Amino acid sequence: MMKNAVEVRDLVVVRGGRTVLEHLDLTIGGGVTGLLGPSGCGKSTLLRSLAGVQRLAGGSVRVFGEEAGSRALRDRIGYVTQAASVYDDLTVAENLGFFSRVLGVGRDEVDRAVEAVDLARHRDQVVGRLSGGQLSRVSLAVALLGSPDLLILDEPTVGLDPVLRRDLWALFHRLADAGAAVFVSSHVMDEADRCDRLLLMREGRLIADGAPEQIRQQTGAADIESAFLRIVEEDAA
Ligand SMILES: Nc1ncnc2c1ncn2[C@@H]1O[C@H](COP(=O)(O)OP(=O)(O)OP(=O)(O)O)[C@@H](O)[C@H]1O
Repeated sequence: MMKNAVEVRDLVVVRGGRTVLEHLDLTIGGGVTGLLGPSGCGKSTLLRSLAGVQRLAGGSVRVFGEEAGSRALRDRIGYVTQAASVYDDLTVAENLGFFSRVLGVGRDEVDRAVEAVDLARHRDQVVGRLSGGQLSRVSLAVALLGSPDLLILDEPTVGLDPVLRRDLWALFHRLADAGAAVFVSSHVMDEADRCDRLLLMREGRLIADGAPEQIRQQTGAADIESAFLRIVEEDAA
């Protein structure tokens, strides 16, 4: 059983003069952990903090015992942002070849990553001519190079068709079964049931934390969307 991959203590983040994350405490272990909440609630900001690319106004974020962003974590974390981070004028294979050299991982990792995101048929296609869903899978493939111990994925299933979404969630679980901690954000509540553990976020605070089934039972709601609304109502009362 994995010890905590991530430990967040009293995290405060201010962006554009506004407090976006308010005294957040959180630990993340193995399995697939989902971070769900409405647009603008602070999901990307929390993920950025874990990846070590966000300035903190207070508190601490440690990943595998090291301060987030430290060099020692570089090849242990795969981070995929919402913006594509690959080169438009290179093919899928060329992009992965480039990043594999940057990371110092073998060519076999490229083939494995391409297969994992189901892009083998497109490996020689220039990335600039791929569809949005294919493009986001190239970024995911880059993050998989070197088999990171923690994957931080910011809304990886946005714009994907239901079959691909299902396949990607199956991939996240395979990665988790192989020992990685997988942290995935989404604002689509119907993805909640695909997570082992669910964190519900609203306005910079975590309002629920547990297995999807547990959260439904606690609130007496039939689905996570209703559970979320009940928690928000109770919070306001
Ligand atoms: N570069 C920035 N400068 C100032 N404020 C920002 C910046 N980026 C985001 N914010 C603000 O921080 C808050 C949280 O944004 P964040 O991107 O973390 O939310 P989110 O839950 O990931 O939203 P979404 O689901 O739409 O991606 C929002 O109020 C947003 O306006």
